[in-house]
Amino acid sequence: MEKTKPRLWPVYKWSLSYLRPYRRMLSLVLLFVTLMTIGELAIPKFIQYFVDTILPSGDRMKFLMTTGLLAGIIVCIVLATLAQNTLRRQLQEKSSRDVQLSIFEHIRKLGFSYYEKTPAGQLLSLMNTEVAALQELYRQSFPLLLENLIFSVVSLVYMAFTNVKLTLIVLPCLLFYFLFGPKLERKASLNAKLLSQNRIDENQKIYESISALRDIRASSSESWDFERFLARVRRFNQSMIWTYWYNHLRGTNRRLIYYAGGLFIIMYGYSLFRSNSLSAGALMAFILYFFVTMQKLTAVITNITEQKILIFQAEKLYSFLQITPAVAECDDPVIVDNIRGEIRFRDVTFSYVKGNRVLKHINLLIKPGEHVAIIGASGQGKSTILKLIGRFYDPGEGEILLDGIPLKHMSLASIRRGCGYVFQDTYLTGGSVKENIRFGRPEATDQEVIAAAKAAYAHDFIVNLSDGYDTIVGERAHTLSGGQKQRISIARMIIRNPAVVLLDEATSALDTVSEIEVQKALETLLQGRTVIAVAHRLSTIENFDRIIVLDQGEIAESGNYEQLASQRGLLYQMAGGNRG
Ligand SMILES: Nc1ncnc2c1ncn2[C@@H]1O[C@H](COP(=O)(O)OP(=O)(O)OP(=O)(O)O)[C@@H](O)[C@H]1O
Repeated sequence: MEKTKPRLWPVYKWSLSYLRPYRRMLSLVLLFVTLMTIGELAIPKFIQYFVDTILPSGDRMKFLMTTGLLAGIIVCIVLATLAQNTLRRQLQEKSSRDVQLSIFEHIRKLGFSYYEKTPAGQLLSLMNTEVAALQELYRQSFPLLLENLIFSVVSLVYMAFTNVKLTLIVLPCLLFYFLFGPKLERKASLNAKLLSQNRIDENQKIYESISALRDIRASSSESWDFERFLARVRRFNQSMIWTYWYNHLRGTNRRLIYYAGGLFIIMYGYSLFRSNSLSAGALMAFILYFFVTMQKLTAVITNITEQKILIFQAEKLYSFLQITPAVAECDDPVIVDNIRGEIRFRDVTFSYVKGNRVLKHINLLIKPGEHVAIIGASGQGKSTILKLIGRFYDPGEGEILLDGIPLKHMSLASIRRGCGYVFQDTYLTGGSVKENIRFGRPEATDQEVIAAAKAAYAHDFIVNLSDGYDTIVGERAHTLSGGQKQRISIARMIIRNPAVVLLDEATSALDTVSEIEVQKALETLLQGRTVIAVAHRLSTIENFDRIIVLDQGEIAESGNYEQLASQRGLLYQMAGGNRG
């Protein structure tokens, strides 16, 4: 595979674009950082004045005035620090929040087709790792870079004001640092990343070995498993050693520059002092400036390297945001408040993968209130028909109309309002039973929730739960049976009141008792609505107005149960040839 060069600059520009809404706040932060830096760096100047003027003269008045001024500056530093810290925190947290929200929003926009192809773990990792990397940019790296840059510039100005010739010594030191510094910084940071990855791998292996303990023992694979574990431990150890080594080299390089530069400054400063070109106080102030400036300037290089690595990680997010949703709303979508529920497939052909047609030339008219069941062997495209009605995908050829309006021209909100799904697997959120029912229409009152639960035959079991409607069902709803969860989802649908109900094998995973209960709940839900149900158990659809048998992506049979059974075709075979 061709390796593409990371697009650092566009990604960096995009990353910083999250700060744009907070430009004013950012300007204020910069202003306060500058004030704070000017104040902090004025202190060596006071020392210079103290050594050169106050100490030799012993002037008490000057001493008091200078210490008074110094105290005033310290108060300003404290206030500026407080202001910049408060604003900076807000800026960091707001931009971090915006990143998280925009990625989350994009995940939602990408819709169903994307989730079907992308494992949830991959999206979670995007939120946990890449979003976290970008957040670190706002929380740590970028503010520190600005702070260090401002500090370096201001201190260079102070140094130049103190002595230009001595300031020029800083330049070769910096050049020397630039020669090796960035390389070592990069190596150290990359190794730190590798180290954390290797630590994750090692932990994963430990987890895997513990989870599979029984199977490993049973198959006498202990030594094989131990070898795999050992390989990871070795990798982790090796990266630890390299990380220490590069950190050490990085530190040594820095110290070398500090001390060599400091030595030159003392030597050259001393000769300037001897020739009366520099006072003792100025030399002291300069040495102080030199050390802090070098520390900040080298930190700038560390910041830039760290940022490059963060941006490198954030590139995945940038690419993710470039993915366009498979299904998008047209520019001026038609908003329909009251869908009647007429569905028409006009010569619809659809493929998930190019060249592999799942549905072929489907023509179908479903009248409002009609109950239609779709049956057929596995993989014939039954669920795909439901997905197309909800516009989770667009057909490759032909069109689908809801109440005479092509789905492509209708607003997605209208479609979602008009069509409700009941799936085989119901996902209940981590909240209470009440919240899970209200999920269908957030503004519903408690009375409406209870009425819906009664209609879905769920009220009786709900009131027997520990906290009734306020029982927290837990993310995976272990405490509820499949049939109970299904009835909650039906209550949710009743409260939503869609004109079209799409059932995807809603009862096929239930035992007979639960199925009977859910079936009763479904009868209430389905009354007066257009229903398209994918079904495996023929017993559940005998009373449907029409049954469509799909075969190889085409409508092979269509009619009511009696008609199809008497045809002795596919339905007859599916029924075991013994019914009708
Ligand atoms: N997201 C997808 N990407 C690629 N192919 C898919 C996708 N979803 C379904 N398919 C394929 O499309 C075909 C029709 O799938 P569909 O789920 O509509 O069939 P079905 O009749 O509902 O099957 P079953 O009764 O097993 O649920 C199958 O071959 C399936 O593998």
